[in-house]
Amino acid sequence: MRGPLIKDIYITPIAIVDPPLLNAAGLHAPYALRTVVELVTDDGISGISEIPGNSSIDEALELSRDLLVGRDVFQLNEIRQVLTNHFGVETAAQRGDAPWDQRKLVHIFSAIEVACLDIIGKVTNRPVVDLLGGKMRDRVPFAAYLFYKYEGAGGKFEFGTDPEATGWAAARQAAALDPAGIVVQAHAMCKEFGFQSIKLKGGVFEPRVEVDSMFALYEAFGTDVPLRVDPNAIWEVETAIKYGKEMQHILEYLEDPVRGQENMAKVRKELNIPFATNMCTTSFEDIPRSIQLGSEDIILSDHHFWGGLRSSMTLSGICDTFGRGLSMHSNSHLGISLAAMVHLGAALPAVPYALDTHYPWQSDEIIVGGRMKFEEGSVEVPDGPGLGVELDREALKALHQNYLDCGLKKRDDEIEMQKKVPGWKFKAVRW
Ligand SMILES: O=C([O-])[C@@H](O)[C@@H](O)[C@H](O)[C@@H](O)C(=O)[O-]
Ligand SMILES: [Mg+2]
Repeated sequence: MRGPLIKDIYITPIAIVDPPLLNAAGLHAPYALRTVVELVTDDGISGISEIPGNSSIDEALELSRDLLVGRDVFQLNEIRQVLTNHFGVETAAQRGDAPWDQRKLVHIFSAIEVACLDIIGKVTNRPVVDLLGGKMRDRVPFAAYLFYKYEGAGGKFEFGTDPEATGWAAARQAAALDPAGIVVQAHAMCKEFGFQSIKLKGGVFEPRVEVDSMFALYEAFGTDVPLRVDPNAIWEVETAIKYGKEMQHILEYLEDPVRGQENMAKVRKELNIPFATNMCTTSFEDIPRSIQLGSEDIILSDHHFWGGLRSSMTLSGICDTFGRGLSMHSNSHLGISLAAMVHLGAALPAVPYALDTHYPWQSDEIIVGGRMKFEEGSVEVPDGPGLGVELDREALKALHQNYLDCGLKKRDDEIEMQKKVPGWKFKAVRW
């Protein structure tokens, strides 16, 4: 007995409009890169996925084409084995120092697995969530993800704004460089999407400013809206203890205040608040040490970085065994990734924390029917077979043209920041 065989693989890099958002690594470029992967089977079924864009990952994906064509889409274990044999095992250290993951293989696994699951869902007439063990909830909650930012909406609005914009579209292009600006952004985003939790991307300004922003949010939203801040591991241990103590009564959790599992464990012992990470425990190899040290309470998984949806379910089981919570990390993304996140979020045994998403910051889309909808901060699990979303080929063509025109090949927030602040340098630990 055999399933459909992979006949073709289409790898399409795209560039999507992205506003000038600030973070510990620098500044977002006017376009964020994504890669759309489409597998087509011998009987003409198509499966899609989306991963962060990077030309060297795209090249590696191209190299995996010969290994994958002719394979049965159901044989995901074999596919993983073949890719590992070819590319070699990646170490946790290859992730790098940036807030996002630099490894290739995890992205390739994720791209191929999600597209295969999309096909398997179509063949069996089941949504992906059912392939992950079934739906535990109909709607998956997300958090408002706030950023300090320069004025501008990204893309062609790099150097100016759209004077016609109102509501969230206006807030999305406004500067937010202080606590008051962050509160305005939070109100606009929560009003538009109905989010009921708030995360601030920190690590941009000296800690005092960011802590003041958290207190300004607390004053504006009160105790009903859980708050989180993520300095992306840029604080010293002493800084994190000092400001962590000051903020702990207003935070739902503190995300990656310091760099490395040892430092996270040190700070965590001093505070009375859950710690979350997408920077210190970032792969299965890191788990034993995380448990020994007690470096965090919540792992922010990301199916693009943990090797796919089924690996993320494995991670969920490990977290459960060792008393860790699991939630989700994100980067600038479109609806194929969002759909995959929602299927995974719906399959997790519990979702105690609203998931991260950058989706409100994006205005482009590559799925038929346009942008996905949030209701009261949640996204309904698509109920069609597979991922339940279809590729809009016209949009794909246009966004690929953006990629060719913009000249970017990988994310480099340091270079973007240097265009605004000459000589600016990324520092793994700054304050
Ligand atoms: O988009 C950003 O600038 C974020 O800083 C992102 O790259 C991080 O990976 C992420 O969202 C995080 O939680 O660390
Ligand atoms: Mg983070």
